[in-house]
Amino acid sequence: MKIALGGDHAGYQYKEVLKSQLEQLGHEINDFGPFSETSVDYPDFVHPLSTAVEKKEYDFGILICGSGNGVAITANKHAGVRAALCWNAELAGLARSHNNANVLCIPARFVSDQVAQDMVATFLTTEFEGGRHQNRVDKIACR
Ligand SMILES: O=C(CO)[C@H](O)[C@H](O)[C@H](O)COP(=O)(O)O
Repeated sequence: MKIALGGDHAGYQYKEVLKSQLEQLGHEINDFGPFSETSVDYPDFVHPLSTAVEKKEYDFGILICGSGNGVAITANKHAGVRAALCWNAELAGLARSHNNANVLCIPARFVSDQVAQDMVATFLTTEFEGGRHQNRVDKIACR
């Protein structure tokens, strides 16, 4: 799969862990940054990634910041993005199966790096169920 990674300084270390995990699994990764733990503004990284996901240049996006809220709020400003803030693997799976989420948002300061890896693995291997859920997802679009 083609996966876009990004976030802010608070998610930098987890982003690096996840990048290694995903590359070892054979996924094609584009890291939108940041590339150090120097304090940055997450919108500067989330908007370009979200635009690329919205254009379907990537199968999924993964965003990591301290709480996950900043990146989720920013990513969901993009009509073609369904960004889900998750803190365990079950929620990551439901974000895919029920909400057809295309961006996973991870709260680096509130989960272990192992939980983050488990969430990513579940998110990338869970199919959208469609059916009744498709009717709901279709209604998400801004009126
Ligand atoms: O948007 C956020 C808070 O909901 C993100 O978690 C940021 O990573 C966080 O605000 C960064 O905080 P910092 O004190 O500037 O490191």
